[in-house]
Amino acid sequence: MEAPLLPAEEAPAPVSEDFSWLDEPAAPVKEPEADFSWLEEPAEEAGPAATQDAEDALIENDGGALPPSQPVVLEPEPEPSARESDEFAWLDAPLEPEPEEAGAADPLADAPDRLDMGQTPLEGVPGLAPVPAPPAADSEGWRVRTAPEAIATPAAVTQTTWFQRLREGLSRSSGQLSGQITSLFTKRRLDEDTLQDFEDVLIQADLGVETATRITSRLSEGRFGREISGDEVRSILSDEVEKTLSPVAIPLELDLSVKPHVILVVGVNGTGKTTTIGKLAAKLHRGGLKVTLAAGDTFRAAAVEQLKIWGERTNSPVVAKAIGADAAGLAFEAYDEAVANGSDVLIIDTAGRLQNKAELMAELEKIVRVLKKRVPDAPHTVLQTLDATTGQNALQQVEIFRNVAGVNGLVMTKLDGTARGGILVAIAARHKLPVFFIGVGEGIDDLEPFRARDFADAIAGRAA
Ligand SMILES: Nc1nc2c(ncn2[C@@H]2O[C@H](COP(=O)(O)OP(=O)(O)OP(=O)(O)O)[C@@H](O)[C@H]2O)c(=O)[nH]1
Repeated sequence: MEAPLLPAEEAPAPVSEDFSWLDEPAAPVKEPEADFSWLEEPAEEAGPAATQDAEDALIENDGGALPPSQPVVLEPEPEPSARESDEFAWLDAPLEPEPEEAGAADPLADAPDRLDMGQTPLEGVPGLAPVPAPPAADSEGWRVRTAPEAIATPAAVTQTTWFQRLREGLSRSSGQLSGQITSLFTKRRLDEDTLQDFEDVLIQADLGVETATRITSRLSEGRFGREISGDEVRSILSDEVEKTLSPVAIPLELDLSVKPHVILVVGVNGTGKTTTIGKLAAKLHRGGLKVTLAAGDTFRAAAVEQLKIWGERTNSPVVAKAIGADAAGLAFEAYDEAVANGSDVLIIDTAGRLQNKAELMAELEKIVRVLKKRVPDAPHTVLQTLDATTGQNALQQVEIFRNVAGVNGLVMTKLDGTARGGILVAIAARHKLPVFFIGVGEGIDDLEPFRARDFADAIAGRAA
């Protein structure tokens, strides 16, 4: 049952020195009904001011969970005094230097070298062999960073199946756009009005002003006053979209010279972090890698439970603690656990609540700081999930999280069944961050590598 609560600052904050309750199983938390309707409102193209407005709106609305006009109903939060008392404050102290015992073993030395490319277990898995750099994404969307001499021939790609799946997923985006192209260009000579209408259609399709302008000026080149077919328009649209997307269609690269490769997954809640982690763990597990998962969204019991289920499904150990536990402390312990169990990859889930941006920033920063105590360049990958159905708001979400958490790769989820897939083009044009994967469904196999050509064709409604 949803219980209206006082805003956090008005809630009584019992002072207690006994933190043993942290180890008690928490009462299940009921989430408020998500209402994303406010996200459908068109956002302005972001300049710094627009970004600030959007940021404020996102913070106010917890990234979309609550519409602004409704009374605030917050889920029960851990006692502020307990969270702030910070069982893991000791993590901020400089680490004691490790005693250098004669012959002391490097904890990483015992980790199985699963990526000896001479006899790699990846070899038997279709599409998982590494490809020369800088390549298009592997068929699975990730690869091991490796020396050029170890490069093997990429396995055959199941192009048709993949393209059909993408086309299906993006059919609402492309169907709308394609229909508008047909009605705009049928039996009509290309003139200023048509070009303007076409530019509006592209902007409405979330492609972004920059890309829309480029496409219309390319279309007008040498075609003014002529009749132009819908197919010709779709072909130009696809080519221009591909030009924008190609530089960001990069596979996730795992440098396993130091194991585990640490992937921190961030993003507004509901954007698909936990589901993407599960799908990614399945992908890596299929490729012969050992993965450990860390349930760093310590706000929500449901998120922890969800991750545990993904852990079972993908044979990945899950490091979890009681609700309200310190997320950075959990990440620290998960890292040690991943080293101890010989994992190749550690994937850390995080909370995505923007209601209290300062707290979220502090939490993410602390996770990063704590991981660096173990390995200076960890987290090696900071992956942000974006929900395609949020349209223009996704642009501002990237702005926020790349500043807070140093995002260096994106996954766009829920591209199945949205008419707003074009937002990925605007994000690529603006942020130029690698897009490793796209989510095209809730199933374990619904995480696809991002391929610029296929995506561009699918968006433009062009035949393969
Ligand atoms: N259709 C579709 N649904 C998805 C996709 N990815 C995730 N979802 C669904 O989106 C919902 C939210 O996903 P989560 O993985 O819980 O999102 P989260 O970011 O971890 O959310 P919190 O745990 O609240 O922080 C779930 O119902 C998922 O099944 C996708 O690619 N397509």
